[in-house]
Amino acid sequence: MTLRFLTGGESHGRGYVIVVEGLPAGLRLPRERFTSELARRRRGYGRGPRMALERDELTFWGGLRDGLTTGSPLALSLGNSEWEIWRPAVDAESVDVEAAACRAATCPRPGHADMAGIVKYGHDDCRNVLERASARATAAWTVVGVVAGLLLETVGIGVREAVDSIGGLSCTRPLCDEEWDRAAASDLGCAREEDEAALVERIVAARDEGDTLGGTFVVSLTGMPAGVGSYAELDRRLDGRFAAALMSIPAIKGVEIGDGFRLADRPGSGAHDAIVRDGRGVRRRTNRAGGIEGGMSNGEEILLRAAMKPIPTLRRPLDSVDIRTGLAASAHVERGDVCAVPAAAVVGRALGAWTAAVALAEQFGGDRLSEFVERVAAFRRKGEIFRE
Ligand SMILES: Cc1cc2nc3c(=O)[nH]c(=O)nc-3n(C[C@H](O)[C@H](O)[C@H](O)COP(=O)(O)O)c2cc1C
Ligand SMILES: C=C(O[C@@H]1CC(C(=O)O)=C[C@@H](OP(=O)(O)O)[C@H]1O)C(=O)O
Repeated sequence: MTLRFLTGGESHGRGYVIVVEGLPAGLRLPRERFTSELARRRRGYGRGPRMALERDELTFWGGLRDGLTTGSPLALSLGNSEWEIWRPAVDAESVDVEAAACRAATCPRPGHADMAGIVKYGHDDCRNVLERASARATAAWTVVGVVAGLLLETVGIGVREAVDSIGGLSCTRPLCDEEWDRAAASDLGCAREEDEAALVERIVAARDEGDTLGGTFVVSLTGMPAGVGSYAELDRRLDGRFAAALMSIPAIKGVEIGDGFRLADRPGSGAHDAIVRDGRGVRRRTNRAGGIEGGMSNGEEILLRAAMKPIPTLRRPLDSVDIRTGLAASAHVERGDVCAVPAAAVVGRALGAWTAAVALAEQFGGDRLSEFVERVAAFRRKGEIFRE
């Protein structure tokens, strides 16, 4: 079966529509799992005023009956609670040119999609670009990630995330189970209280200077059976799929798997994971590969790390050019986040779950959840070589 999704909508429009297709019938989708994950994505120290106002109004339109998927496309919408405020400026059917013009953005922000977008589509108002380029889309992706996470849970796969650093200050390494839990519960996604104070200070200082910050986060997947993905073709490689998914989150500029970039500096003896045998079967002494070898899961924890650049919209703006006059000007300024690394980490978790679910669905299929679960269990048993 092929699992896929599409979204439509804009940041300040009526909301997002989401269609997820290819889900097996019989998967339970409790509403509270969506609301709690959407709330986690809105959270995080350094986010702008919108996140306190936004309610992420989730409506199920089809594909679900008595809380269970039916096998039909799952159709949802995610309403923007601020829609009425923005309506005069962005309503698709609006003829209120005055209102739209007064909100025009004509000085592209370095680092955002504005400049390339107006050149590409021939617009003279960056708003036509930023509405769809906005990371508002990541709320819809979070919804899709919850669906994927619930599918993964049925076969014993867990996905979690933690912030790793903000503005160059690191927070959570190494992660033990307790620290992951704390990271998920914290507004900064970091493990130690002393880290949090320094991070808050760093974010406040950036905000006071009209500046912004980036950082890094980690996503972990546990319980993935060995042999998901393939080396056989470029687009079937699991590492490539995870990297593409995480890299597609707005503002993500680097992704590594396992020890990633650090592996480049080590000799082979210090870079690979020795294979050992114990009573539970064959496993690895270390996990520098981050659970993926040859484009396939190898049975160890999958560890992904992503680097987020600082938010492009600066209250103290960089130089730009007014595209209507051609004159030098300061870049467009509008309300926004100072730091969104904790939110991006939640999105990373969602897309990590989605990518794993797509690969599993492709490999094992199943129109009913029970078929999918049985096939994954059978595959897992076959892979347990030398188990005593
Ligand atoms: C959760 C999240 C929130 C973001 N918030 C903002 C924001 O408030 N202002 C802004 O200019 N960019 C924000 N961004 C980043 C931009 O959306 C992103 O830099 C832009 O779309 C250009 O894409 P690129 O950075 O991938 O090239 C955010 C990104 C994420 C993931
Ligand atoms: C709306 C979200 O993030 C937005 C992403 C974003 C951008 O340019 O990417 C700019 C800001 O939009 P606004 O100016 O309306 O506050 C963020 O709030 C969200 O995460 O739900």
